[in-house]
Amino acid sequence: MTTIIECSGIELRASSDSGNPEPLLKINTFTMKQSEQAAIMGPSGSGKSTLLHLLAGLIKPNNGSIQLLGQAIHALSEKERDHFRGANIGYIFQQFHLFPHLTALENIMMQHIITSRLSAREAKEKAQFLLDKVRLSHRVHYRAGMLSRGEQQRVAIARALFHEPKIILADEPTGNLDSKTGLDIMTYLIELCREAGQTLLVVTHDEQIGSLFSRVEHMQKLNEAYYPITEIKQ
Ligand SMILES: Nc1ncnc2c1ncn2[C@@H]1O[C@H](COP(=O)(O)OP(=O)(O)OP(=O)(O)O)[C@@H](O)[C@H]1O
Repeated sequence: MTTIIECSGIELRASSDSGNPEPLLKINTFTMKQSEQAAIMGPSGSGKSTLLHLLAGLIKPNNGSIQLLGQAIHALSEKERDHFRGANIGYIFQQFHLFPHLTALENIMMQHIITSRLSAREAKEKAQFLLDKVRLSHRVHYRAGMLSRGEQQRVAIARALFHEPKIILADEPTGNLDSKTGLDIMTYLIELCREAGQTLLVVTHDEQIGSLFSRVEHMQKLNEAYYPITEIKQ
């Protein structure tokens, strides 16, 4: 199976006025194969979101290599990383980040305006197809702000899948939802990614969500720079 994510010797330091920047993240190796699905769990502040930001190319490591789909993204400029992300990564946030005054359909079509590879008609058909996939065909023309939080997250998932990215990164996608809705949403996401052969990496605090994944990485083990506050106090 093709390797999709390959990180080695990653180091990220906080910028500091003291001239002695503290290490935030030190990850020896982290890899994921095509179609693989994994959850990242760990205490608050252990670097889970920071790892996703590195993988999405939102920030660059101080040292180390991040290869996504065979491309060394740590060596790209910010503009090149933006382009790479737009073409290959779907990012799902805890806070959904939808436009509340636009309909579910329009929120997904916004992706079309950014990538503009399809005609408006094709984009509309695809957005409708995706809303059907996340079982929201009855809410296509509802404004996002009028939808329940679970429905809003399903729109956000459909939006993230629109450009058929090879990699889906999700940062606490169920963190704003009650546990039943959260489990339902994660089950959709897992199924959709499996069908499409996408690599899925999900940050979660929730043990039940974690139990849906056969691979669970614990940030305390992954991140050598992380020292639990309790140990420091002792
Ligand atoms: N640019 C930055 N400069 C300095 N410190 C940072 C920066 N980005 C993140 N941090 C720090 O790195 C640590 C890890 O943050 P991160 O948000 O990745 O943790 P997390 O595991 O996702 O936590 P949570 O579960 O609470 O969201 C935190 O202590 C945070 O304050």
